[in-house]
Amino acid sequence: MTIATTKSTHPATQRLTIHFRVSLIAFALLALIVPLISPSGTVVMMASAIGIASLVSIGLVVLTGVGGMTSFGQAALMGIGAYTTAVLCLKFGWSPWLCLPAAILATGAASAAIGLFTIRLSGHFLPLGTIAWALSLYYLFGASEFLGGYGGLSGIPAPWIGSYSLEDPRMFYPVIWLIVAVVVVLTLNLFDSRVGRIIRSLRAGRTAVESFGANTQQLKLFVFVYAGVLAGTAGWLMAMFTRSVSASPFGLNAGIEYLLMAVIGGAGNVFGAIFGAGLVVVLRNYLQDLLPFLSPAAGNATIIVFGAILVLLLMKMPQGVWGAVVRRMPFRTVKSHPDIADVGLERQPMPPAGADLLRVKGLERRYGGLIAVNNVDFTIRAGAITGLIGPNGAGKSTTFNLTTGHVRPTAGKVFFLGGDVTGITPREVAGKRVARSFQHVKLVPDMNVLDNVAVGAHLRSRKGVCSGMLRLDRHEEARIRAEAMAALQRVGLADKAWVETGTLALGQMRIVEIARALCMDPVLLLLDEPAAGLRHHEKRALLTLLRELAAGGMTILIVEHDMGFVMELTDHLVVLNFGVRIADGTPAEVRSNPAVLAAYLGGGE
Ligand SMILES: Nc1ncnc2c1ncn2[C@@H]1O[C@H](COP(=O)(O)OP(=O)(O)OP(=O)(O)O)[C@@H](O)[C@H]1O
Repeated sequence: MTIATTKSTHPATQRLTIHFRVSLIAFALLALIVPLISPSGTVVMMASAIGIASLVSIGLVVLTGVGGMTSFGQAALMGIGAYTTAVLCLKFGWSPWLCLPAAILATGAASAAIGLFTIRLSGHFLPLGTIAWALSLYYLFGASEFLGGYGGLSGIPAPWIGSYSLEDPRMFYPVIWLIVAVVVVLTLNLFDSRVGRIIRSLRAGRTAVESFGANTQQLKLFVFVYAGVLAGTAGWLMAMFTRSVSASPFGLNAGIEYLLMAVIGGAGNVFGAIFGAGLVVVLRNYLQDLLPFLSPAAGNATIIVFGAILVLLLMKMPQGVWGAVVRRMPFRTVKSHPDIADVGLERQPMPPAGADLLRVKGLERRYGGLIAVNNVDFTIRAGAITGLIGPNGAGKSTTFNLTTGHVRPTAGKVFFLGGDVTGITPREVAGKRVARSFQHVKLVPDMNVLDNVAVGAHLRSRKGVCSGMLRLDRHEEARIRAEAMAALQRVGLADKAWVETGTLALGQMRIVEIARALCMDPVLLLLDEPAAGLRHHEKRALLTLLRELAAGGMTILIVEHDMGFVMELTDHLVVLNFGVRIADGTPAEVRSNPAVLAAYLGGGE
């Protein structure tokens, strides 16, 4: 298939030019050194506050910008890290350094416990849920005698290295930014890994992610705990830096401010999170100093001016300030692509041609009084191309969803290679090498095409979070990319591999979904209206591709409204009308079936 080219850039596939890298490192070093040599203590205090806030903000990039879960409660989780540190140091005499893993563990455990119920919420209930527990934690911190009430706990000892105490903020400042640097590297590595890719795919929706064998609840919980642990680490840093802890920095206001930092910086970008943190901290501090200086009355309006500037920034740069700043820099980022191996992933054998692959018996799905699928029987043989056709509302998509585990039948059985698979989950179905495309495309628009396709190989690869973060997954990643590239070559979209998926035409996106399904090395490929939106020559190319796949042993079940396409492509047709199977046979038999002519083809054939 040949489809016209479109613009070809995406941040995930971009690598910084040497020029840009050197400039960035020089700028970072300058930013790090200036506060250390500045005669004013304010600069180092502010730069430290930015570093601490950056950690919370990076967590929010992962949680909200990438994972799609909005949280107003990260300041409260930061409070757990800070209070754990204060209590262990002051009441149990722990070393400040030992308090760091303790703060991480405590925040990780608290995030897991809170996350278990929070991630089940959807829509506006999710942010509302985070507000609820953020307020509860804030009042708990303030009301607890053990935690020093609203006055908090003070006198936390400073950490030390050998005989050097890090009591002076200038001494502790590098520790803050060293931790930020480590977190930036680990988070960028995570995004560029197998698990990171599937986390980035969460925005394609649960249905899509589970269809490729990933556990969305587990992924969301991981993301929630990751963001919580970063907030907890920031809490430790804050306790060490200010050497006292009280409830006020962990209230809802602070939670909103951290979310603003992430969004203003650019909610999906790690550097944007740091930039946003810097912007908000600096703006707040300078307004606090500047406005009362201009007029005592203006001092009262600080918070209003602060809010107005942030709203303006959000209006002018909805994608975040970082992206807008980088675009205006004199040096440009250029695209260089990650490694692609010479060979893809291992392939499994196909079942023998003609074997009973999928058998549906008495399948039924009721929605209240409506019977969407009514006592339907059919069998699909290995290596055949079967069409499921019928007028709008006939029950085709429901039948599809019943066989892929997305909808549970109210009666009847589904057998796959002789085994009863009735009611199994989409993830279990994916484990049986059943891949699908969707009637309403489910891709991540701001991820490049290759990454979207590589999601299909999730179950064929193994590397986990730690391997990804530590870059021990490069060999497997290169093979996954080779597999995704081969699938794209197969469907004729290899030239779009690095293109942002959202820039493709709808018909091309449907083809990308087929490539993603092929990446799963499927035994059975289910396609829901794959030809919709394709031009004539693209349909011809799709027809050739599907025939080739079937010739290679793949079994295909297709729902399609284009009758010419279906009649030419399929070996076998099942016709539904009002949820009932009205015909089952070869295209020639179906074409002359009176019930079909009456119900679907309108007698015109
Ligand atoms: N979740 C649901 N709740 C209630 N009714 C549903 C649900 N899903 C499907 N239906 C109904 O079941 C019937 C069959 O729908 P289905 O989407 O399976 O038909 P279809 O043949 O795929 O139609 P189309 O070609 O328009 O996509 C329709 O009447 C539809 O309104």
